[in-house]
Amino acid sequence: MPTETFEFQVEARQLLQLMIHSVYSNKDVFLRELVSNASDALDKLRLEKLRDDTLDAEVTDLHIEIDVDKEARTLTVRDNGIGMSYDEVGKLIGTIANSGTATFLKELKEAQDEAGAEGLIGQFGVGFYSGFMVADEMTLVTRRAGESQGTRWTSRGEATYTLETVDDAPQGTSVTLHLKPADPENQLHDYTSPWTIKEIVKRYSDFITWPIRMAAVAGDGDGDSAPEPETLNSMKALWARSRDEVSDDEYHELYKHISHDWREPLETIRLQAEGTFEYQSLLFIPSHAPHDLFTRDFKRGVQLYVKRVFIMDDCEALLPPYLRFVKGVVDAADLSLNVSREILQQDRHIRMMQRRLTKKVLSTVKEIKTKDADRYATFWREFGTALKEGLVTDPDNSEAILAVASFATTHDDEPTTLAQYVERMKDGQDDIYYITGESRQSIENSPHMEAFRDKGIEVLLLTDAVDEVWVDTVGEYEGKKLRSVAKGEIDLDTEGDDQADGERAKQAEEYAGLLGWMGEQLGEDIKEVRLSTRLTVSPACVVSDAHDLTPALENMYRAMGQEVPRTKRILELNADHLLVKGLNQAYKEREDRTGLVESAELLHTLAVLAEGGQPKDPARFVKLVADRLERTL
Ligand SMILES: Nc1ncnc2c1ncn2[C@@H]1O[C@H](COP(=O)(O)OP(=O)(O)OP(=O)(O)O)[C@@H](O)[C@H]1O
Repeated sequence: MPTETFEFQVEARQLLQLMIHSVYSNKDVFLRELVSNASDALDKLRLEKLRDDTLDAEVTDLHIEIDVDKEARTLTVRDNGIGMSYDEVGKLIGTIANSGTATFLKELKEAQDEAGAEGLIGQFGVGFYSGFMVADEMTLVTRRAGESQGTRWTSRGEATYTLETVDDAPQGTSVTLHLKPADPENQLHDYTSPWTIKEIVKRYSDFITWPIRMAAVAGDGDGDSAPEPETLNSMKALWARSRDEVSDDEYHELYKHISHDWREPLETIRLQAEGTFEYQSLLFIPSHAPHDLFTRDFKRGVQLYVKRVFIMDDCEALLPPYLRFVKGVVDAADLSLNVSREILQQDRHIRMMQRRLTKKVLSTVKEIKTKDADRYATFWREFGTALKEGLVTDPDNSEAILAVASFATTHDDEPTTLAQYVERMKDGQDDIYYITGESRQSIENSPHMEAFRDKGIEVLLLTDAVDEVWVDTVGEYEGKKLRSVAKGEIDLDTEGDDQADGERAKQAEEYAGLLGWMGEQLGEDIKEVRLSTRLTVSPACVVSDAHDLTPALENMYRAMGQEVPRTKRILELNADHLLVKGLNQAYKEREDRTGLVESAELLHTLAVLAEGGQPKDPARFVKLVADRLERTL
């Protein structure tokens, strides 16, 4: 087959440009990326051979090899792993599969400074392409295990790459970088120096469980000694070593290898379970939420090994969905190497492991919370929303989740835990109050909050979609009911306050006619009109019945495609407001109530608008308001 030239996919081209005009100052990491790919390729081959004995592949000496050639200024990373077919090379190397890349590139363009850009690029391991930070040309020769023909891919990192078939390629993949001239000022080191390579491998890839070998090169300052290839890494599985043998840096490099995140993790969690079902695990809490954490195709789960043999990436069965941000490795002693995802989902031991790992993650978060307020704040900012899903889906752990959860509050600008809220509760206050909505600003100014603000009663400000749901599922905390300020009847007056009771009875009598009449007029939209005990400033507000769905929840169910009947709400009027007083008077005095019908309708729409809702018929609303304004001119 002749050499064919192809164009890179648009996103791939943009990413390459970024690599070439590197936004990432630490260029050494290109080697980590190539070694990481090589190691994955060896894992995949070992597994494929285990599952299919007939596969025509050589697996007796799986390893990674690094060669440098000072004269030609090339560096080659070679593995005898799974390799790629001709089609796979085009698909995997010519395009970027990650759906978030377009978003990433946009954000990167908008990032004002280098530090911002570096932080962003760290979110998206760019793997293979990082070679172009140090090379002006890359060649990849590969042969898929079991196939006879190989493929050569070359590119200068510009718009195109070429593909051709080759007859004599060895099994696996070799990537050759034609190095740019060294430029130490810009952290572009001399990557033809074996010393530099050794140092980089030791720093970033020591834990790789396959040997990484390098032939000694004459003239590298090492004299003629060591003609044998040297293994550069210790190959020890970090999760099997004791804590005091491993440095934090080593753990962090493992994290980067498995997560494709270039930043340090927030926390490393070790768990070694002995007994009938033995396993070792190293879990990591990242320091930043990935951009696609809330998308449907987010790949969750940790890596599963069985007795040091890599079995699968993204093993979902080991952690619940709400801990999908946790990365890591679980190495189980007593599972079959042929275990499938389906079997894992049903396995009793796996369920026990999931429970144990979940508890361990939650107790670690609790520890962070106790010991380090800043790190806890980062954790909660990045992953709090995901964790709260557990309050709905994992009742067994909801107490543990609530213990580490914090919420915005009217008390001050610092988030509060429920325990702190309860401690501050006023004498005679029995319930924990909250309000839900889209943003802190919109709910803080909601009419539902007026009486609470007046009486200095703290209200939790809940602005995540999941908040609408968990408050109902959880229901109460330490015997205190969780109550929405926008639901049901609210009575903030101290019990047995005779004066208040008497006044209310009087008002009820005075307004009975208006309330009944308005109820009839607005009957299509609301189920009741009543006097409010929660308003002090606004004339009216709409509230839901204690057990009704809130409008936000209704919308959420509809967005998920479920049919939900429209719930009628309750209109509350502020009997102390001049507008309401005037309306009552007009109701009592006028025989002809045509104009009053419009006023009632306007009052209802104002209440809907005040809580951030939409008028049912915006054009009609505008017309009614304009008519009234005209009359006041
Ligand atoms: N040495 C290799 N052997 C076999 N396949 C490889 C090798 N290097 C890369 N690939 C294939 O090319 C794909 C793309 O590699 P690339 O390094 O760009 O991204 P990645 O490793 O999937 O993820 P990341 O971009 O986060 O590093 C890999 O997923 C793998 O399928």
